[in-house]
Amino acid sequence: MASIWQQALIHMKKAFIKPLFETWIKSTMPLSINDNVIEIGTPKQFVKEWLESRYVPVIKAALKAAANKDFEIVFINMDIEMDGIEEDPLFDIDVIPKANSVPEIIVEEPEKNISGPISATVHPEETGIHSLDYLTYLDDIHDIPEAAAASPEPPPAPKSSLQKEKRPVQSQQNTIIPATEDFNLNPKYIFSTFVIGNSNRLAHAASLAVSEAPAQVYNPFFIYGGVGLGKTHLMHAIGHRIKENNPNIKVVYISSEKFTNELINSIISGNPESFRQRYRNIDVLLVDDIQFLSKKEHTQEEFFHTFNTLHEANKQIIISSDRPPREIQTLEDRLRSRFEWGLITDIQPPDLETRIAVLRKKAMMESLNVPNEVVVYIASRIENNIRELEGALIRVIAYASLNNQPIDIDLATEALKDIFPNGRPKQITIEIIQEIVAGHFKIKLDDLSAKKRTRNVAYPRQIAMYLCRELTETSLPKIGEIFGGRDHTTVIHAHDKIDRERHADAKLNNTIKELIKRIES
Ligand SMILES: Nc1ncnc2c1ncn2[C@@H]1O[C@H](COP(=O)(O)OP(=O)(O)OP(=O)(O)O)[C@@H](O)[C@H]1O
Repeated sequence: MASIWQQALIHMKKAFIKPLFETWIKSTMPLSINDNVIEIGTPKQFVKEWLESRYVPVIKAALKAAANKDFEIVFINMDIEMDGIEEDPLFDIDVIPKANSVPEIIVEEPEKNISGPISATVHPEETGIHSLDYLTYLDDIHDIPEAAAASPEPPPAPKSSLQKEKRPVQSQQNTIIPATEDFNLNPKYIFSTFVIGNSNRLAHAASLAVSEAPAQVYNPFFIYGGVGLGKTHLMHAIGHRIKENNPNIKVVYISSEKFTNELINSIISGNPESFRQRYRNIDVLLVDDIQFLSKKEHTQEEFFHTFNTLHEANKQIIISSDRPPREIQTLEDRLRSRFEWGLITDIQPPDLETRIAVLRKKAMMESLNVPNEVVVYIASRIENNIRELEGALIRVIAYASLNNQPIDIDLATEALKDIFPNGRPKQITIEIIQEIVAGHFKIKLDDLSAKKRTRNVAYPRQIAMYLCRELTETSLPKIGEIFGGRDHTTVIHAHDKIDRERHADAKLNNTIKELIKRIES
Protein backbone atom coordinates (compact mmCIF):
# COMPACT_ATOMS: atom_id res chain seq x y z
CA MET A 1 0.00 0.00 0.00
CA ALA A 2 2.60 2.50 1.16
CA SER A 3 4.89 1.54 -1.67
CA ILE A 4 2.19 2.12 -4.30
CA TRP A 5 1.61 5.57 -2.83
CA GLN A 6 5.37 6.23 -2.71
CA GLN A 7 5.62 5.31 -6.37
CA ALA A 8 2.64 7.47 -7.19
CA LEU A 9 4.24 10.36 -5.31
CA ILE A 10 7.34 10.10 -7.45
CA HIS A 11 5.17 10.45 -10.55
CA MET A 12 3.23 13.34 -9.05
CA LYS A 13 6.40 15.10 -8.02
CA LYS A 14 7.29 15.26 -11.68
CA ALA A 15 3.86 16.39 -12.75
CA PHE A 16 3.35 19.21 -10.27
CA ILE A 17 5.48 22.26 -9.87
CA LYS A 18 7.16 22.20 -6.49
CA PRO A 19 4.98 24.65 -4.52
CA LEU A 20 1.81 22.89 -5.54
CA PHE A 21 3.26 19.48 -4.79
CA GLU A 22 4.42 20.72 -1.40
CA THR A 23 1.15 22.43 -0.58
CA TRP A 24 -1.40 19.90 -1.72
CA ILE A 25 0.21 16.51 -2.21
CA LYS A 26 3.10 16.10 0.17
CA SER A 27 0.98 16.45 3.27
CA THR A 28 -1.29 13.53 2.34
CA MET A 29 -0.86 9.95 3.47
CA PRO A 30 -2.17 6.58 2.35
CA LEU A 31 -4.63 5.06 4.83
CA SER A 32 -5.94 1.89 3.27
CA ILE A 33 -6.31 0.04 0.04
CA ASN A 34 -9.14 -2.32 -0.74
CA ASP A 35 -9.49 -3.84 -4.20
CA ASN A 36 -9.58 -0.79 -6.37
CA VAL A 37 -10.40 1.77 -3.67
CA ILE A 38 -7.63 3.71 -2.02
CA GLU A 39 -8.16 5.94 1.00
CA ILE A 40 -5.93 8.97 1.24
CA GLY A 41 -5.71 11.02 4.43
CA THR A 42 -5.50 14.80 4.15
CA PRO A 43 -4.35 17.07 6.98
CA LYS A 44 -7.26 19.48 6.64
CA GLN A 45 -10.72 19.70 5.18
CA PHE A 46 -9.76 22.38 2.70
CA VAL A 47 -6.92 20.20 1.33
CA LYS A 48 -9.44 17.38 0.88
CA GLU A 49 -11.83 19.67 -1.01
CA TRP A 50 -9.07 21.13 -3.10
CA LEU A 51 -7.72 17.72 -4.11
CA GLU A 52 -11.21 16.40 -4.85
CA SER A 53 -12.10 19.36 -6.97
CA ARG A 54 -8.93 19.70 -8.98
CA TYR A 55 -6.42 16.92 -8.85
CA VAL A 56 -8.25 13.58 -8.90
CA PRO A 57 -7.44 12.81 -12.56
CA VAL A 58 -3.74 13.41 -12.04
CA ILE A 59 -3.60 11.39 -8.83
CA LYS A 60 -5.48 8.53 -10.49
CA ALA A 61 -3.08 8.62 -13.39
CA ALA A 62 -0.13 8.56 -11.02
CA LEU A 63 -1.62 5.58 -9.18
CA LYS A 64 -2.16 3.79 -12.44
CA ALA A 65 1.40 4.46 -13.42
CA ALA A 66 2.53 3.09 -10.04
CA ALA A 67 0.35 -0.02 -9.83
CA ASN A 68 -0.84 -0.56 -13.39
CA LYS A 69 -4.40 -0.51 -12.11
CA ASP A 70 -7.31 1.93 -12.01
CA PHE A 71 -8.17 3.17 -8.53
CA GLU A 72 -11.09 5.05 -7.07
CA ILE A 73 -9.85 7.56 -4.54
CA VAL A 74 -11.54 8.41 -1.26
CA PHE A 75 -10.09 11.38 0.60
CA ILE A 76 -10.45 11.47 4.37
CA ASN A 77 -9.82 14.61 6.38
CA MET A 78 -7.73 13.78 9.43
CA ASP A 79 -7.56 17.34 10.72
CA ILE A 80 -3.98 17.35 11.89
CA GLU A 81 -1.36 20.08 12.07
CA MET A 82 -0.11 21.20 8.72
CA ASP A 83 3.00 23.29 8.45
CA GLY A 84 3.68 25.69 5.64
CA ILE A 85 5.67 24.56 2.67
CA GLU A 86 8.83 22.99 3.90
CA GLU A 87 12.03 23.09 1.98
CA ASP A 88 12.91 19.56 1.02
CA PRO A 89 16.65 19.21 0.55
CA LEU A 90 16.08 16.09 -1.52
CA PHE A 91 13.95 18.01 -3.94
CA ASP A 92 16.68 18.85 -6.29
CA ILE A 93 15.01 18.21 -9.61
CA ASP A 94 14.05 21.26 -11.56
CA VAL A 95 10.54 21.94 -10.48
CA ILE A 96 9.82 25.06 -12.39
CA PRO A 97 6.90 24.06 -14.50
CA LYS A 98 6.84 22.39 -16.88
CA ALA A 99 5.85 25.11 -19.31
CA ASN A 100 8.86 24.14 -21.34
CA SER A 101 8.42 20.43 -21.00
CA VAL A 102 4.80 19.40 -21.15
CA PRO A 103 2.22 18.88 -23.81
CA GLU A 104 -0.76 21.11 -24.39
CA ILE A 105 -3.67 21.06 -22.05
CA ILE A 106 -5.99 18.44 -23.38
CA VAL A 107 -8.85 18.92 -21.00
CA GLU A 108 -9.20 22.50 -19.89
CA GLU A 109 -10.67 22.80 -16.45
CA PRO A 110 -13.58 25.20 -16.02
CA GLU A 111 -13.29 28.03 -13.56
CA LYS A 112 -14.46 26.86 -10.20
CA ASN A 113 -15.56 28.47 -7.03
CA ILE A 114 -14.65 26.52 -3.95
CA SER A 115 -17.18 27.37 -1.30
CA GLY A 116 -17.04 26.78 2.42
CA PRO A 117 -14.74 28.46 4.90
CA ILE A 118 -12.33 29.26 2.16
CA SER A 119 -13.29 30.42 -1.28
CA ALA A 120 -11.19 31.01 -4.30
CA THR A 121 -11.71 31.70 -7.94
CA VAL A 122 -9.32 29.62 -9.90
CA HIS A 123 -7.90 30.07 -13.33
CA PRO A 124 -6.84 26.95 -15.20
CA GLU A 125 -3.31 28.25 -15.09
CA GLU A 126 -3.15 27.88 -11.34
CA THR A 127 -3.56 24.14 -11.35
CA GLY A 128 0.15 23.98 -11.97
CA ILE A 129 -0.47 20.90 -14.05
CA HIS A 130 -0.27 21.49 -17.69
CA SER A 131 -1.67 18.31 -18.97
CA LEU A 132 -4.29 15.95 -17.76
CA ASP A 133 -3.03 13.38 -20.20
CA TYR A 134 -0.59 12.53 -17.54
CA LEU A 135 0.55 9.16 -18.77
CA THR A 136 1.40 10.59 -22.12
CA TYR A 137 3.35 13.20 -20.28
CA LEU A 138 5.29 10.60 -18.34
CA ASP A 139 6.19 8.79 -21.52
CA ASP A 140 7.11 11.90 -23.41
CA ILE A 141 8.75 13.95 -20.75
CA HIS A 142 12.11 14.06 -22.48
CA ASP A 143 10.78 14.45 -25.97
CA ILE A 144 8.54 17.44 -25.77
CA PRO A 145 9.79 20.41 -27.70
CA GLU A 146 9.51 23.87 -26.19
CA ALA A 147 7.05 24.84 -28.88
CA ALA A 148 4.55 22.39 -27.49
CA ALA A 149 4.48 24.10 -24.15
CA ALA A 150 1.20 24.60 -22.41
CA SER A 151 -0.65 27.72 -23.39
CA PRO A 152 -3.39 28.43 -20.92
CA GLU A 153 -5.35 31.67 -21.13
CA PRO A 154 -3.98 34.36 -21.23
CA PRO A 155 -1.54 33.75 -24.08
CA PRO A 156 1.78 32.15 -23.28
CA ALA A 157 4.41 34.20 -21.59
CA PRO A 158 8.10 33.69 -22.07
CA LYS A 159 9.88 31.47 -19.58
CA SER A 160 9.96 33.48 -16.40
CA SER A 161 13.07 35.30 -15.38
CA LEU A 162 11.83 34.91 -11.84
CA GLN A 163 12.58 31.25 -11.39
CA LYS A 164 14.28 30.55 -8.15
CA GLU A 165 17.95 30.80 -8.90
CA LYS A 166 20.91 30.32 -6.69
CA ARG A 167 23.02 32.69 -8.74
CA PRO A 168 22.42 36.42 -9.09
CA VAL A 169 20.30 37.54 -12.00
CA GLN A 170 20.35 40.80 -13.81
CA SER A 171 17.50 43.19 -14.21
CA GLN A 172 15.99 43.95 -17.57
CA GLN A 173 18.26 46.93 -17.97
CA ASN A 174 21.20 44.65 -17.44
CA THR A 175 22.30 46.34 -14.26
CA ILE A 176 22.41 44.59 -10.93
CA ILE A 177 19.90 46.28 -8.68
CA PRO A 178 20.94 46.58 -5.07
CA ALA A 179 18.66 44.65 -2.75
CA THR A 180 17.76 47.72 -0.75
CA GLU A 181 16.76 49.96 -3.63
CA ASP A 182 13.25 48.66 -3.96
CA PHE A 183 12.91 46.98 -0.63
CA ASN A 184 10.25 48.98 1.09
CA LEU A 185 8.98 46.13 3.26
CA ASN A 186 8.21 45.90 6.96
CA PRO A 187 10.72 43.44 8.48
CA LYS A 188 8.08 42.17 10.91
CA TYR A 189 5.68 41.11 8.17
CA ILE A 190 7.17 37.75 7.36
CA PHE A 191 5.68 34.27 7.06
CA SER A 192 6.99 33.10 10.41
CA THR A 193 5.10 35.83 12.27
CA PHE A 194 1.85 35.15 10.41
CA VAL A 195 -0.61 32.99 12.31
CA ILE A 196 -2.45 30.51 10.11
CA GLY A 197 -6.09 29.77 10.81
CA ASN A 198 -9.12 28.62 8.88
CA SER A 199 -9.85 32.18 7.88
CA ASN A 200 -6.58 32.72 6.02
CA ARG A 201 -5.25 29.25 5.29
CA LEU A 202 -5.69 29.28 1.55
CA ALA A 203 -4.45 32.86 1.21
CA HIS A 204 -1.36 31.86 3.19
CA ALA A 205 -0.74 28.68 1.19
CA ALA A 206 -1.17 30.51 -2.10
CA SER A 207 1.14 33.31 -0.92
CA LEU A 208 3.82 30.75 -0.14
CA ALA A 209 3.35 29.17 -3.54
CA VAL A 210 3.70 32.55 -5.26
CA SER A 211 6.83 33.39 -3.29
CA GLU A 212 8.47 30.11 -4.16
CA ALA A 213 7.70 30.36 -7.86
CA PRO A 214 6.90 33.95 -8.81
CA ALA A 215 5.08 34.34 -12.12
CA GLN A 216 4.77 30.57 -12.32
CA VAL A 217 1.66 29.62 -10.43
CA TYR A 218 -0.82 32.41 -9.79
CA ASN A 219 -0.38 35.53 -11.84
CA PRO A 220 -1.87 37.91 -10.98
CA PHE A 221 -2.46 36.93 -7.38
CA PHE A 222 -5.33 38.86 -5.85
CA ILE A 223 -5.96 38.85 -2.06
CA TYR A 224 -9.02 40.50 -0.63
CA GLY A 225 -10.54 40.83 2.82
CA GLY A 226 -11.73 43.25 5.48
CA VAL A 227 -9.69 45.86 7.29
CA GLY A 228 -6.79 44.69 9.42
CA LEU A 229 -6.98 41.02 8.49
CA GLY A 230 -3.43 40.53 7.24
CA LYS A 231 -3.42 41.33 3.52
CA THR A 232 -0.49 43.72 3.78
CA HIS A 233 1.31 41.30 6.08
CA LEU A 234 1.03 38.52 3.50
CA MET A 235 2.09 40.78 0.64
CA HIS A 236 5.21 41.87 2.51
CA ALA A 237 5.92 38.27 3.46
CA ILE A 238 5.81 37.32 -0.22
CA GLY A 239 8.19 40.19 -1.03
CA HIS A 240 10.61 39.14 1.69
CA ARG A 241 10.59 35.51 0.66
CA ILE A 242 11.16 36.30 -3.01
CA LYS A 243 14.10 38.52 -2.07
CA GLU A 244 15.52 35.84 0.23
CA ASN A 245 15.35 33.34 -2.58
CA ASN A 246 16.90 35.71 -5.05
CA PRO A 247 18.22 39.05 -3.73
CA ASN A 248 18.59 40.48 -7.21
CA ILE A 249 14.95 40.28 -8.13
CA LYS A 250 13.45 43.75 -8.20
CA VAL A 251 10.43 43.83 -5.92
CA VAL A 252 8.29 46.94 -5.62
CA TYR A 253 5.58 47.26 -3.00
CA ILE A 254 3.29 50.27 -3.24
CA SER A 255 -0.14 51.33 -2.10
CA SER A 256 -2.50 52.32 -4.89
CA GLU A 257 -2.74 55.77 -3.33
CA LYS A 258 0.99 56.24 -3.57
CA PHE A 259 0.89 54.88 -7.11
CA THR A 260 -1.68 57.55 -7.96
CA ASN A 261 0.32 60.31 -6.28
CA GLU A 262 3.52 59.34 -8.03
CA LEU A 263 1.71 59.29 -11.35
CA ILE A 264 0.25 62.75 -10.74
CA ASN A 265 3.62 64.12 -9.64
CA SER A 266 5.31 62.71 -12.70
CA ILE A 267 2.71 64.41 -14.91
CA ILE A 268 3.01 67.70 -13.04
CA SER A 269 6.78 67.62 -13.35
CA GLY A 270 6.43 66.84 -17.06
CA ASN A 271 8.13 63.47 -16.81
CA PRO A 272 5.53 60.71 -17.00
CA GLU A 273 8.04 58.52 -18.79
CA SER A 274 10.17 58.22 -15.65
CA PHE A 275 7.10 56.91 -13.85
CA ARG A 276 6.51 54.33 -16.57
CA GLN A 277 10.12 53.23 -16.52
CA ARG A 278 10.01 52.77 -12.76
CA TYR A 279 6.98 50.54 -12.78
CA ARG A 280 7.50 48.67 -15.99
CA ASN A 281 11.07 47.57 -15.30
CA ILE A 282 10.55 45.48 -12.25
CA ASP A 283 10.15 41.79 -11.56
CA VAL A 284 7.50 41.72 -8.88
CA LEU A 285 4.88 44.41 -8.34
CA LEU A 286 2.81 44.38 -5.17
CA VAL A 287 -0.03 46.90 -5.15
CA ASP A 288 -1.90 47.28 -1.87
CA ASP A 289 -5.50 48.48 -1.50
CA ILE A 290 -6.30 48.62 -5.20
CA GLN A 291 -9.86 49.67 -4.37
CA PHE A 292 -8.55 53.24 -4.10
CA LEU A 293 -8.15 53.21 -7.89
CA SER A 294 -11.90 53.16 -8.27
CA LYS A 295 -13.10 56.37 -9.92
CA LYS A 296 -9.50 57.33 -10.79
CA GLU A 297 -9.81 56.72 -14.50
CA HIS A 298 -6.46 58.07 -15.57
CA THR A 299 -4.59 56.07 -12.95
CA GLN A 300 -6.53 52.98 -13.94
CA GLU A 301 -5.49 53.53 -17.54
CA GLU A 302 -1.84 53.83 -16.51
CA PHE A 303 -2.09 50.84 -14.24
CA PHE A 304 -3.71 48.83 -17.04
CA HIS A 305 -0.67 49.43 -19.27
CA THR A 306 1.72 48.71 -16.43
CA PHE A 307 -0.15 45.49 -15.73
CA ASN A 308 -0.03 44.43 -19.37
CA THR A 309 3.65 45.21 -19.78
CA LEU A 310 4.58 43.27 -16.69
CA HIS A 311 2.26 40.36 -17.34
CA GLU A 312 3.43 39.99 -20.92
CA ALA A 313 7.02 39.96 -19.70
CA ASN A 314 5.99 37.21 -17.25
CA LYS A 315 6.55 39.31 -14.16
CA GLN A 316 4.61 38.62 -11.01
CA ILE A 317 1.77 40.96 -10.04
CA ILE A 318 0.18 40.79 -6.59
CA ILE A 319 -2.78 42.91 -5.67
CA SER A 320 -4.78 43.43 -2.51
CA SER A 321 -8.17 44.95 -1.97
CA ASP A 322 -10.86 45.16 0.64
CA ARG A 323 -13.29 43.46 -1.75
CA PRO A 324 -13.24 41.17 -4.80
CA PRO A 325 -12.66 42.76 -8.22
CA ARG A 326 -16.27 42.44 -9.29
CA GLU A 327 -17.35 44.55 -6.33
CA ILE A 328 -14.94 47.40 -6.90
CA GLN A 329 -17.18 50.18 -8.19
CA THR A 330 -16.16 51.91 -11.39
CA LEU A 331 -13.23 49.64 -11.99
CA GLU A 332 -12.80 49.35 -15.72
CA ASP A 333 -14.00 46.02 -17.04
CA ARG A 334 -10.75 45.29 -18.84
CA LEU A 335 -8.83 45.76 -15.58
CA ARG A 336 -11.32 43.71 -13.65
CA SER A 337 -11.07 40.87 -16.12
CA ARG A 338 -7.28 40.93 -15.88
CA PHE A 339 -7.46 40.63 -12.11
CA GLU A 340 -9.57 37.53 -12.66
CA TRP A 341 -6.93 35.87 -14.83
CA GLY A 342 -5.07 34.44 -11.89
CA LEU A 343 -6.01 33.37 -8.40
CA ILE A 344 -8.41 35.39 -6.30
CA THR A 345 -8.36 34.42 -2.67
CA ASP A 346 -9.95 35.93 0.40
CA ILE A 347 -9.13 36.36 4.06
CA GLN A 348 -12.07 36.09 6.42
CA PRO A 349 -12.31 37.43 9.97
CA PRO A 350 -10.40 35.10 12.29
CA ASP A 351 -12.19 32.65 14.56
CA LEU A 352 -11.61 32.67 18.31
CA GLU A 353 -8.76 30.17 18.19
CA THR A 354 -6.89 32.19 15.59
CA ARG A 355 -7.40 35.40 17.55
CA ILE A 356 -6.05 33.70 20.65
CA ALA A 357 -3.10 32.34 18.67
CA VAL A 358 -2.32 35.79 17.23
CA LEU A 359 -2.24 37.28 20.72
CA ARG A 360 -0.11 34.46 22.09
CA LYS A 361 2.35 34.83 19.24
CA LYS A 362 2.51 38.57 19.74
CA ALA A 363 3.12 38.12 23.49
CA MET A 364 5.79 35.55 22.73
CA MET A 365 7.49 37.89 20.28
CA GLU A 366 7.59 40.54 23.00
CA SER A 367 8.89 37.88 25.45
CA LEU A 368 5.94 38.61 27.71
CA ASN A 369 4.00 36.23 29.83
CA VAL A 370 0.37 37.18 29.33
CA PRO A 371 -2.06 35.02 31.33
CA ASN A 372 -4.47 32.96 29.28
CA GLU A 373 -7.41 34.66 30.96
CA VAL A 374 -6.27 38.02 29.59
CA VAL A 375 -5.68 36.60 26.12
CA VAL A 376 -9.17 35.06 26.05
CA TYR A 377 -10.67 38.29 27.45
CA ILE A 378 -9.25 40.34 24.58
CA ALA A 379 -9.75 37.72 21.87
CA SER A 380 -13.37 37.12 22.70
CA ARG A 381 -14.18 40.83 22.47
CA ILE A 382 -12.45 41.86 19.25
CA GLU A 383 -13.66 39.69 16.41
CA ASN A 384 -13.13 41.38 13.10
CA ASN A 385 -9.81 43.14 13.05
CA ILE A 386 -6.40 41.76 13.96
CA ARG A 387 -4.90 45.25 14.05
CA GLU A 388 -7.35 46.19 16.80
CA LEU A 389 -6.66 42.92 18.56
CA GLU A 390 -2.94 43.69 18.62
CA GLY A 391 -3.69 47.27 19.64
CA ALA A 392 -5.61 46.09 22.72
CA LEU A 393 -2.76 43.82 23.77
CA ILE A 394 -0.20 46.59 23.27
CA ARG A 395 -2.33 48.85 25.43
CA VAL A 396 -2.40 46.29 28.22
CA ILE A 397 1.36 45.74 27.96
CA ALA A 398 2.04 49.50 28.02
CA TYR A 399 -0.28 49.99 30.98
CA ALA A 400 1.49 47.25 32.94
CA SER A 401 4.89 48.66 32.10
CA LEU A 402 3.98 52.27 32.98
CA ASN A 403 2.48 51.20 36.30
CA ASN A 404 5.17 48.64 36.92
CA GLN A 405 2.58 45.95 37.60
CA PRO A 406 2.24 42.38 36.42
CA ILE A 407 -0.31 41.68 33.69
CA ASP A 408 -3.47 40.12 35.08
CA ILE A 409 -7.17 40.30 34.36
CA ASP A 410 -7.77 43.25 36.72
CA LEU A 411 -5.04 45.27 35.07
CA ALA A 412 -6.31 44.33 31.59
CA THR A 413 -9.85 45.35 32.51
CA GLU A 414 -8.60 48.70 33.77
CA ALA A 415 -6.36 49.29 30.75
CA LEU A 416 -9.15 48.50 28.31
CA LYS A 417 -12.08 50.09 30.10
CA ASP A 418 -12.50 52.69 27.33
CA ILE A 419 -12.59 50.00 24.67
CA PHE A 420 -14.70 47.46 26.54
CA PRO A 421 -17.04 49.55 28.68
CA ASN A 422 -18.70 46.47 30.15
CA GLY A 423 -15.66 46.16 32.36
CA ARG A 424 -14.35 43.08 34.06
CA PRO A 425 -15.42 39.90 32.39
CA LYS A 426 -17.71 37.61 34.17
CA GLN A 427 -15.79 34.81 35.84
CA ILE A 428 -16.44 31.84 33.58
CA THR A 429 -16.89 28.66 35.55
CA ILE A 430 -17.57 25.08 34.56
CA GLU A 431 -20.96 25.36 36.27
CA ILE A 432 -21.98 28.28 34.03
CA ILE A 433 -20.86 26.40 30.93
CA GLN A 434 -22.75 23.28 32.00
CA GLU A 435 -25.91 25.24 32.71
CA ILE A 436 -25.92 27.03 29.38
CA VAL A 437 -25.07 23.92 27.36
CA ALA A 438 -27.68 21.80 29.18
CA GLY A 439 -30.28 24.53 28.67
CA HIS A 440 -29.47 24.85 24.99
CA PHE A 441 -29.76 21.12 24.30
CA LYS A 442 -32.71 20.72 26.65
CA ILE A 443 -31.14 18.00 28.77
CA LYS A 444 -30.86 17.74 32.54
CA LEU A 445 -27.81 19.29 34.15
CA ASP A 446 -27.03 15.98 35.84
CA ASP A 447 -26.91 14.21 32.50
CA LEU A 448 -23.64 15.98 31.73
CA SER A 449 -21.92 14.12 34.54
CA ALA A 450 -23.91 10.88 34.24
CA LYS A 451 -22.62 7.67 32.71
CA LYS A 452 -25.19 7.77 29.90
CA ARG A 453 -23.72 7.55 26.44
CA THR A 454 -26.75 8.09 24.22
CA ARG A 455 -26.06 10.65 21.52
CA ASN A 456 -28.54 13.22 22.80
CA VAL A 457 -26.48 13.41 26.01
CA ALA A 458 -22.97 12.46 24.85
CA TYR A 459 -22.86 15.15 22.18
CA PRO A 460 -23.77 18.11 24.44
CA ARG A 461 -21.35 16.70 27.02
CA GLN A 462 -18.54 16.75 24.47
CA ILE A 463 -19.44 20.33 23.54
CA ALA A 464 -19.46 21.34 27.20
CA MET A 465 -16.04 19.73 27.74
CA TYR A 466 -14.75 21.52 24.66
CA LEU A 467 -15.96 24.87 25.98
CA CYS A 468 -14.50 24.21 29.43
CA ARG A 469 -11.12 23.60 27.88
CA GLU A 470 -11.40 26.66 25.63
CA LEU A 471 -12.79 29.15 28.09
CA THR A 472 -11.41 28.20 31.50
CA GLU A 473 -8.02 27.46 32.98
CA THR A 474 -9.27 24.25 34.57
CA SER A 475 -6.92 21.30 34.10
CA LEU A 476 -7.92 18.34 31.94
CA PRO A 477 -8.12 15.87 34.88
CA LYS A 478 -10.28 18.35 36.80
CA ILE A 479 -12.66 18.77 33.85
CA GLY A 480 -12.85 14.99 33.53
CA GLU A 481 -13.59 14.67 37.23
CA ILE A 482 -16.41 17.24 37.13
CA PHE A 483 -17.96 15.51 34.11
CA GLY A 484 -18.65 12.30 36.03
CA GLY A 485 -15.15 11.13 36.94
CA ARG A 486 -14.00 10.69 33.36
CA ASP A 487 -10.39 10.25 32.36
CA HIS A 488 -8.47 13.27 31.01
CA THR A 489 -8.02 11.45 27.67
CA THR A 490 -11.81 11.52 27.29
CA VAL A 491 -11.68 15.31 27.62
CA ILE A 492 -8.90 15.53 25.03
CA HIS A 493 -10.87 13.30 22.67
CA ALA A 494 -14.03 15.40 23.13
CA HIS A 495 -12.13 18.62 22.58
CA ASP A 496 -10.40 17.42 19.43
CA LYS A 497 -13.59 15.93 18.01
CA ILE A 498 -15.65 19.09 18.49
CA ASP A 499 -12.81 21.28 17.27
CA ARG A 500 -12.58 19.23 14.09
CA GLU A 501 -16.32 19.11 13.56
CA ARG A 502 -16.90 22.80 14.10
CA HIS A 503 -14.46 23.60 11.33
CA ALA A 504 -16.24 21.30 8.93
CA ASP A 505 -19.78 22.14 9.97
CA ALA A 506 -20.89 25.77 9.80
CA LYS A 507 -24.07 25.05 11.75
CA LEU A 508 -22.18 23.58 14.69
CA ASN A 509 -19.72 26.45 14.51
CA ASN A 510 -22.57 28.94 14.82
CA THR A 511 -24.05 27.02 17.74
CA ILE A 512 -20.71 27.13 19.54
CA LYS A 513 -20.28 30.84 18.87
CA GLU A 514 -23.76 31.46 20.20
CA LEU A 515 -23.01 29.40 23.33
CA ILE A 516 -19.76 31.31 23.92
CA LYS A 517 -21.61 34.61 23.61
CA ARG A 518 -24.14 33.52 26.19
CA ILE A 519 -21.50 32.12 28.54
CA GLU A 520 -19.57 35.38 28.42
CA SER A 521 -22.49 37.76 28.68
N1 LIG B 1 -2.69 36.03 10.61
C1 LIG B 1 -1.98 36.97 11.22
N2 LIG B 1 -0.98 36.63 12.04
C2 LIG B 1 -0.26 37.57 12.70
N3 LIG B 1 -0.47 38.88 12.58
C3 LIG B 1 -1.45 39.27 11.76
C4 LIG B 1 -2.26 38.35 11.04
N4 LIG B 1 -3.16 39.03 10.31
C5 LIG B 1 -2.93 40.32 10.56
N5 LIG B 1 -1.92 40.47 11.42
C6 LIG B 1 -1.38 41.72 11.95
O1 LIG B 1 -2.47 42.64 12.02
C7 LIG B 1 -2.05 43.92 11.62
C8 LIG B 1 -2.89 44.39 10.46
O2 LIG B 1 -2.59 43.58 9.34
P1 LIG B 1 -2.49 44.17 7.86
O3 LIG B 1 -1.98 45.56 7.87
O4 LIG B 1 -1.75 43.18 7.04
O5 LIG B 1 -4.03 44.18 7.48
P2 LIG B 1 -4.70 44.58 6.11
O6 LIG B 1 -5.64 43.47 5.79
O7 LIG B 1 -3.69 44.92 5.09
O8 LIG B 1 -5.52 45.86 6.54
P3 LIG B 1 -5.96 47.14 5.69
O9 LIG B 1 -7.14 46.72 4.90
O10 LIG B 1 -6.29 48.15 6.74
O11 LIG B 1 -4.82 47.56 4.83
C9 LIG B 1 -0.59 43.80 11.28
O12 LIG B 1 0.19 44.20 12.40
C10 LIG B 1 -0.38 42.33 11.02
O13 LIG B 1 0.93 41.91 11.32
